[in-house]
This record gives sequence, structure tokens and C-alpha cells, in this order.
Amino acid sequence: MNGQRNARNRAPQSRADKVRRVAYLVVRQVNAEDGYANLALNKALRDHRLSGRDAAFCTELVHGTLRWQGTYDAILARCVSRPLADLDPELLDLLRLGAHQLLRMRVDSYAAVNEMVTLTRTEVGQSRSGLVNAVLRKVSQRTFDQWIDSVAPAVAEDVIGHLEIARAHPRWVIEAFADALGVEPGDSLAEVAELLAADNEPARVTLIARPGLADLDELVEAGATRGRWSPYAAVLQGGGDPGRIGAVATGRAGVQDEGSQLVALALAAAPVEGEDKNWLDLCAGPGGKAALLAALVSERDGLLTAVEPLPHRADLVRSNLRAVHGEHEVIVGDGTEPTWPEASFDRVLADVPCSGLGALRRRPEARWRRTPEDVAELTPLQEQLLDSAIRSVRPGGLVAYVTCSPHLHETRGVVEAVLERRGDASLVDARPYLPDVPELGDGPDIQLWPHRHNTDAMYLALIRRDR
Ligand SMILES: C[S@@+](CC[C@H](N)C(=O)[O-])C[C@H]1O[C@@H](n2cnc3c(N)ncnc32)[C@H](O)[C@@H]1O
Repeated sequence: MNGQRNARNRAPQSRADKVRRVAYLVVRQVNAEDGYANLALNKALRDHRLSGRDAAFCTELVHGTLRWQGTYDAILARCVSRPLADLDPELLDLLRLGAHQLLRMRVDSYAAVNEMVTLTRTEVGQSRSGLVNAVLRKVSQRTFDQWIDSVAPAVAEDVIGHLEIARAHPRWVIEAFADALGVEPGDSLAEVAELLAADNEPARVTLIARPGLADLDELVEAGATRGRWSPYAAVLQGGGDPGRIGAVATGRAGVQDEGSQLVALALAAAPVEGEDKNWLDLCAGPGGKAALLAALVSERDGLLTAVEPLPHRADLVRSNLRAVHGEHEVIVGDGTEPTWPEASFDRVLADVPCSGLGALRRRPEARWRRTPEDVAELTPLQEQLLDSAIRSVRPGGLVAYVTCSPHLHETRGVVEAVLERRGDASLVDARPYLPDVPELGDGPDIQLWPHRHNTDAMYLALIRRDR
């Protein structure tokens, strides 16, 4: 134990050593404490003052290792003589980091093995470095594709089992995606495979020039390129810190996936008869869609009410709304227990808490952490929130039910159950309100996809309250 503590205090040898050590500490934190990779990584980059190429290398190490964890575990299981569950978790994370460098990064094998052996020595002790050396040397003897051929089931025997390893997604997630894409038993899974590949690419940083507050040209001048369908979207090619752009720093612009912009724009574009000044965002935190809706309703001389139960997320909503004209209200409260009279609003957004299976590009660890039970636990709340949204809208008004998950239990399952139970609201075809966006499906609802639209897999159902 003392040896370990002393070893930990030893200063890392070189720059590359230092970056690998930071990546190891982040992966450890994520796996040991159920941490969020993005939060832990950003903090570590700041604390250790890593920037530029070092930050990029560290990010790829952390994100890649976590994203491909299931695949690396299948490969490592072939290279370690005992069950992986019997290894110290620290050692397993070091091996995963080594496997990622050897199989999916252009790191020289000799350097990758040596650096990981040195890191093992300083982080867990000399006695384990021999095992890391031996295992990583075995890993380095094959390419990624050769390992997949060796450890994944053959496509002809078990195509989902093959994708599970070759594309690093749990079986239940692949099955849920296949269902949502309408794949029938016996159909090809080629499109599912495309989707899984898209999930393994980091998402681009997309910005929004909030309507009436910032001009898209401002973002373009700062190096972004125009989005494809949202008139307010711009993509920061090559990433970079959006906070350096003045319009983002002041809240006139923000960071928001184009899919997230599109579903809010569809809600705003669909016609309602009569007054159109009171809009509600029932699940508002952190406030990306709230800021867009508030900017749009301000242009109609109306106001947005935003509801969020978690105080720190309600603060984020306030911050996102800070540049928008008008006295928009943020209520810290539970959307299932309205403090406002029934039928108070002309338009309501219910962007409900969900499994997030549509945003796996952004959260590298999430796919291994989520379970089918999470989905089952969320659907009653999703139904209550949709029910509350319909109660809150006036007859003739519109509700947008939105998830960043394509899982059918969270999307159509919830909508069908609530509409059937209530009997006073009906689906509106949402597709005409995103006229330029291709491949929206058979309607009346809309499902966006990373592999088709290069957005998160956002789902939208537009619902009109009939009476
Ligand atoms: C998918 S996020 C919303 C994202 C947001 N619309 C945006 O674009 O930034 C769902 C939000 O619902 C909140 N939430 C959870 N339970 C809720 C409840 N009972 N009523 C209202 N909001 C709830 C969560 O805290 C979370 O902030």
C-alpha cells in the first residue's frame, strides 16, 4: 500500500506520459464513480492545463477507450488467463487504454506498450507491470479487424452479436434501434450498422444564432459554416471553444444540436388558430430549446414560461434566457403538478427526461451504463408529463412531445398510450413543418437520425388538443 502511495506521488516522466496519466485518471473516475466523461475530462484538462494537441490526444484516449470498452473487454478476455472480473479495476482500465492506442489510434505499438507499462508502474505498482506488458504485446499482434474476426460471432450466425463487438453497442440497444428503424425479422441490418458507426463518431459542435439576437453571419465570420436545415444553425468545423465567440459568451447565440433546433422550430411553425402568445416549456433544463422558443415567441410579442424541477438546471435555463427580450418566467417545479390553470397555453413543449439513446455520440460511456430497466422506469413519468402538457394547452393549441431517444417505448409507445387514454387530442403530421429535411419517415411523427441527418436521434410528435 505504501509502495503504491509513493509510486502515485512520483512525477510523470514526459509530456506524453502526463497526458496518458490524465486520461487514465479520467477513465478511472468515470468507471469507478459512475462519473460523466465530459464533465470529468473538462475538469481534468483545466486542472492539468492541457490544451491544443495534448488536449486532443487526451480527449481521444478517454472518449475512444470508453466508447469501445465492450469491444476491448472481449479482446482482452482472450489475452488474460483469468476472468476480467477478477482483475483489479485499475489494471483493467490501464489495459483498455492500451488496447485503444494499439487498435484504433495511430500510436506506435512499441511506444504504446512501453508508456502503459510505465504508467502501470507509477499508478498501481511494479508488480503489475509485467502483466500489462504481456497482455498488451498480445493485443498488438493483431489489427482491430483481425481481432473482430477472431472474437465476434460470424455475421451469418448472429448478426446482432457481431455488431455488438464490431460496432461497440450492447445488444439491447442495437435491437431497440432496429425496431425504431422498422427493421423486420430477416431484413438486412445494413442501415443499423450505419447508425452504429455514426454513433461512434464524435458529434460536431453546432451553434445557434438565436432569432432576433444574433446574425448567422457573426458565427460564420467566427469560423463556423451554415447548418443544413435550421436557418439559425452553424457548425464549428474542427471544434474549438465556442465560448471564445462573442455572441455565445453573451447568450445571443448558444451551442445546440441542429436536431434540437429543428424540433423546436417545427412546433413554432405549425399553425394554431387565434391567440399565440403564451408558450410553455414543461421540461426546460438546461434551456437550449427554451432560449430558441423564447426568442421566437418574443417576435410574436408573447412570453415563454419554462419549468424545471432541479434548481441548478433552472439556473442554466435563466442563463440561456438572459439575452432574450421579454420577461420570460422560469418556474422551479414539477411539470406533472402544474401550478397554472388548465388550458393556459397556446403551445407547449414536453421535451421529457429520457434514456438519451439518441445522443450516444456525445456521451461515450452512456451506452454501457443504460439498461432496459431505465427505459421501463422512465415511461410512466414521460406519460404523466405528456398528459400534463395536453392539460396545459388550450383546445386548438399544440403540444410537441420530444425525446432524444428513438426507443419506441419512449416515443410512439408513450404518445399512443396517452392519446388513447385521454381521447381529446390527436396527432398532426409534423413533416410539412420541416419541409427541407429529407427522410423524415412515414409520419405523422418525425424521427431524426445521426446517420441520416448528422443530428442527435431526436423524436417529435406534434399533438393538437381537440377540445
Ligand atoms: C431532455 S431534458 C430537457 C432539455 C431541454 N429542453 C433543452 O433543450 O435544453 C429533460 C429535463 O426534464 C427535467 N425533468 C425531470 N423531471 C421533471 C418533471 N417531473 N417535470 C419537469 N421537468 C422534469 C430534467 O431535470 C431535465 O432537465
